[in-house]
Amino acid sequence: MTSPEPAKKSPATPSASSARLVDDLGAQLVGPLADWLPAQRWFGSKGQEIAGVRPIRTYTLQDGEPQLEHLLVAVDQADGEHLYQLLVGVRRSLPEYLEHGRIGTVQGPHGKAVAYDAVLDPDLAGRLVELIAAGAHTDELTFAAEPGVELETGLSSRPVTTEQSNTSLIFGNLYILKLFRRISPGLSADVELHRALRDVGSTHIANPLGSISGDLDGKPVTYGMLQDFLDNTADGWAMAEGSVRDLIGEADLHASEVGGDFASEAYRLGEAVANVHHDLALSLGTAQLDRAGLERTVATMHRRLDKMVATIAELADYAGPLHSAYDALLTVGYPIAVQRIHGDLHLGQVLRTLNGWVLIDFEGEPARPLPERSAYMSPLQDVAGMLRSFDYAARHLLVGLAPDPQLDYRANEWAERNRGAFCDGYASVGLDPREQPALLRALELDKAVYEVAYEHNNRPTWLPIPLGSVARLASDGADSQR
Ligand SMILES: Nc1ncnc2c1ncn2[C@@H]1O[C@H](COP(=O)(O)OP(=O)(O)O)[C@@H](O)[C@H]1O
Ligand SMILES: O=P(O)(O)O[C@H]1O[C@H](CO)[C@@H](O[C@H]2O[C@H](CO)[C@@H](O)[C@H](O)[C@H]2O)[C@H](O)[C@H]1O
Repeated sequence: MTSPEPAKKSPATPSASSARLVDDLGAQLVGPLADWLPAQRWFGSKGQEIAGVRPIRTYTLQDGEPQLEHLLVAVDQADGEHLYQLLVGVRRSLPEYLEHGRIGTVQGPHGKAVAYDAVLDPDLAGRLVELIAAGAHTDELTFAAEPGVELETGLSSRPVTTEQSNTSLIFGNLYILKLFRRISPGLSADVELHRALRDVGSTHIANPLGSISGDLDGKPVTYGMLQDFLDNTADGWAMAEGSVRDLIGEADLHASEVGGDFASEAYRLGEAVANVHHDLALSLGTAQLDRAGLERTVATMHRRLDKMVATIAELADYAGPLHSAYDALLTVGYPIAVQRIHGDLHLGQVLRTLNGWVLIDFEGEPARPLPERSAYMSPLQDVAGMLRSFDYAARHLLVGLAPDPQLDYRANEWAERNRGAFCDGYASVGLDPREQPALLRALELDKAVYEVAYEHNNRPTWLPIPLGSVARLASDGADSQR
């Protein structure tokens, strides 16, 4: 799939005439990257040792000091070889404010230099918007604005500081550029679905403004997406967390009585998600899951569970009820509609603007292979993701506290109230998700199993949240298997 030697290409757009600090950056960083990569929040497969790092391609995006390099590296791990995109800056010495991005020391023709994470360097990040605005193009890298978009350049940049699977940079509060980290061949679903929703005039997205794409062994790949930055927003997770905090602070009040009640927002969010599903169906079509498709879906759920049970011992106790909940799908009496969906919907993926809710990050679950993420799926998968998220929001403030039945009761009440309001809002536009209980339950369980693995690898102290949900969902619900 890839060439063994790092290949050096000329700059996408020549810049300052000053000499290049380092020539064979990819090869020199093989050792340092093996230590640096696993420490990055966006690095996938954290649970597994790195057997080797192999530079695939290195492009100089800016010569001189600081130097900017676009690197593609293959990381060899037990579950296979994964490609990662890196933007690496090089300076003769690193200023204090970039020290936390240090990758390692490299040797150039004129002496030693330091390689570091270039996304942290405002002097380099702006170069990416310049290249998009200019429509820069080489054989394998294409920077392009969306049709009709004129971009402002010279804006100051800062990285997004929230937890991310990728890396996003904000430019002057006008644009946000997402740099995809783990690279799979194929057009990113994020770019594809944003374009599709824009084309039908959806009001629930941030408009796409440009992209960085390329070609890898004859297949298209997406490296970045530039969008409108939505200023003055709050994400759904922060809003829900505020509401739950209010509730916990008022031990005597019900979820409906506290100042920060979230139910009306949950209802609006349900409406927004149903509208997005409607627009995705309009733009990219729908189908009905046939018997073979249903069997494949159920088999995928079983496989995913078996894989998780093999590595996460805590799941083993629930494997039986989980497999039964998946099998229950094979006997449902209703047709299952499928279409393109968001694929990883949760409260952190929705922004409340002054005008309503906007959905972001249409990439699907980062751990799934791209073809699986781009397949038609039941829109109830997104509903299940959001219902899981209400459960998370209700319970995460209790993690680490001494067990307290009163707080558990309140958390449960908050989750049920907001899950109900979300479904009511969704049903006011589309199908009521509660009319397909076996499907919804199986999808919620499948999501909770994914979350168990996600927390196991990324935030072990949060593992009790999805594990507790698996236990609850597995023990109730025998009556919803229809
Ligand atoms: N269009 C936007 N306007 C404002 N903030 C945004 C926008 N898109 C994303 N963000 C912020 O950036 C964060 C990361 O974006 P996201 O697309 O979820 O990245 P990832 O795929 O890495 O998880 C979000 O949680 C949100 O806070
Ligand atoms: O990075 P992404 O936003 O694409 O998604 C991954 O990370 C999410 C956490 O940031 C994770 O979501 C889980 O935790 C959320 C709270 O932080 C919660 O609202 C979600 O319901 C829960 O799934 C997501 O699963 C993962 O793919």
